[in-house]
Amino acid sequence: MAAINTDLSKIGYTYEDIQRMAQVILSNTNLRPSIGIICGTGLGGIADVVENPVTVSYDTVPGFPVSTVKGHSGKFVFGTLSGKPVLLMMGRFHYYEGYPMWKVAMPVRVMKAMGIETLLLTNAAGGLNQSYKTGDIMLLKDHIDLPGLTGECVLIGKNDERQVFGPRFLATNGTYDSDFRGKFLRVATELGHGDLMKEGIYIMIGGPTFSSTAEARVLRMFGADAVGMSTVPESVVGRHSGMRILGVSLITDMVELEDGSQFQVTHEDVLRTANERAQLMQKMFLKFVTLID
Ligand SMILES: O=P(O)(O)O[C@H]1O[C@H](CO)[C@@H](O)[C@H]1O
Ligand SMILES: Nc1nc2[nH]cnc2c(=O)[nH]1
Repeated sequence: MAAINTDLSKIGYTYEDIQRMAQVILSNTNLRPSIGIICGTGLGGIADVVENPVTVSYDTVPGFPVSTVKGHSGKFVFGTLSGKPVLLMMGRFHYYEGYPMWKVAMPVRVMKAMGIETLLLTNAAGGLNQSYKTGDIMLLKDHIDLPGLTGECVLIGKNDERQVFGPRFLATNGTYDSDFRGKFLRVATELGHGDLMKEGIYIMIGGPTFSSTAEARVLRMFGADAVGMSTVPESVVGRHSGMRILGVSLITDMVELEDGSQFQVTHEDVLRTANERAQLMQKMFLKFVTLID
């Protein structure tokens, strides 16, 4: 019988693992983007407007996890958006898929090793703030790392202070770049959709259960405006490695805070709203990337 590894400090990808995966991925293209975009559930439509795309399937990268969630296709796309080199991750990893937290956001370190300095994170989220509507777009001004607060922080494990990692103890206030938020709001207004835009706090739950009504009320009492099952580990790892970060939540459904509602959200509802907003998200990102220095 194989020995069980009980030494948590040794679990995780090493600096060398990260560099090796980055080299394998980069060997498919000469493009060296500094902008990385992680596409949330159903939000991969941005890839349809990438010029001269080169795709690299995750399963061609030894050691890379596989995507298991509908709406996450499991590949990198290199190309240009409005002439700017970008790298898209079409498919992220979620804790509820059974991946340990340190694996969930490992791709962000691989992105850093590939030269990514600006990380644009998108997600599908449920609206907790009752002034929001389905289809609104919330820019993250902060987050609540519920798994992190309860002992499942993405940075737990052996730390390596070399470039793709960062300091053992990390300040996470100010993770989301206020200049980026201002620019994104300007883009939305110029496109005539300023009315959809919100700035708020995203709370990560572990999932895969959507929150119960009583849990949703707690999340709202904590001060969260939207809830989802991703993004925070990626933001924390991105911050750890010194990236500039924008977080964008598409409000795919409104979360019930009152007892007795018959509405029960499904993943199909999430995918439907994401699909309805696909073209607008494309337009917003095409314009926004032109404003990144
Ligand atoms: O956060 P993303 O990956 O956009 O996906 C969101 O949508 C799924 C639920 O429908 C969950 O995975 C939730 O986190
Ligand atoms: N209600 C709800 N909707 C979502 N849409 C995407 N993620 C979530 C979530 O965690 N809860």
